[in-house]
Amino acid sequence: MEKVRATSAWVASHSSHVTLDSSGIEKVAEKMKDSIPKVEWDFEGIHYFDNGPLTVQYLFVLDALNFCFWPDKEMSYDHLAAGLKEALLIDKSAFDADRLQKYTGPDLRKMLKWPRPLPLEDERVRLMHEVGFELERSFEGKASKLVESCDKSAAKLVALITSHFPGFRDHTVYKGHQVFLYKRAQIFAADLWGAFKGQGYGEFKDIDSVTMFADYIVPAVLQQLGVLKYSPTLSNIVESNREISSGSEEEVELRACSVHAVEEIRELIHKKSGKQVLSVELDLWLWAFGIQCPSLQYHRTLSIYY
Ligand SMILES: Nc1nc2c(c(CN[C@H]3C=C[C@H](O)[C@@H]3O)cn2[C@@H]2O[C@H](COP(=O)(O)O)[C@@H](O)[C@H]2O)c(=O)[nH]1
Repeated sequence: MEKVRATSAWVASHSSHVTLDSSGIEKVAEKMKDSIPKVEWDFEGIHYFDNGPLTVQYLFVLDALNFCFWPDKEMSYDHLAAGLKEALLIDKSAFDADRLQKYTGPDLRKMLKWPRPLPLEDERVRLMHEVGFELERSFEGKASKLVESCDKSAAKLVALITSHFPGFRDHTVYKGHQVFLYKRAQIFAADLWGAFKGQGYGEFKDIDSVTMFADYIVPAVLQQLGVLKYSPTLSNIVESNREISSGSEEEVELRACSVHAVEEIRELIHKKSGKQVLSVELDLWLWAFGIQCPSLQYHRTLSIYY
């Protein structure tokens, strides 16, 4: 995760379309320095949880598919989380490694009770197959084995996931430099930590190394809070819902500057109050705030990474 932090900082210091506003950062840090409003991990009550390895399998499948809901106006993350939960409640073997490799688009649609093709449906199916195949090949078919082999280190978990599962390799090249964001790999570690309340499969001695998860909601929240400023051209593109291509300068800056901004907020809170807050906690608060704000205008990129 050091690579995520360092390369995001590099983007922020070379960016052309997005800038960090120190007065916005100051305002947010000041507001949060005494206490960050606590957001319960499953505040919406939509996730599967049985305190055991099946929950780990569920979360891994969930985070393999946790991207790009916006092309369908009615679809959201909640449909995915709740739909996969429902599938497991009906059939505990629904996410066995061999089954994962056989799902088709219509199967997935049926599972999520979705009446039309899902956004990026072919990619979602391909990634389910990839997860099933590699879990079977290297981890006895079980995401819990993958987690157990990481010695309670979130950094090791992210490294292991990204080395085994190409679909989680959320990195790109920006102005000639490789930039790492690893949104879905990191959110899997955070979901384990949140679901298992830092115990058992959710115990990570280095949870403080996880950064925020660079999606399309949090950058928009940071902009609304005055932490991020967009160039007039970028503002115009976002406001008019025009698509931004994956890997473009604008897109990388939106994501990387968000990671860096959350790190700056966290450092400033520490300076002001001596408190060590986690980027994961800041992220969850910002994200929960964002999804409750229907007028939020976010950037539109077709991506399998977030
Ligand atoms: N930064 C950040 N991004 C997050 C999440 C989550 C869900 N985490 C939940 C898990 C347990 C807790 O209850 C968490 O709240 C989803 N996303 C991203 O949002 C976007 C979906 O938005 P919409 O189209 O409105 O549903 C999409 O890019 C998705 O990948 C998060 O926590 N942080």
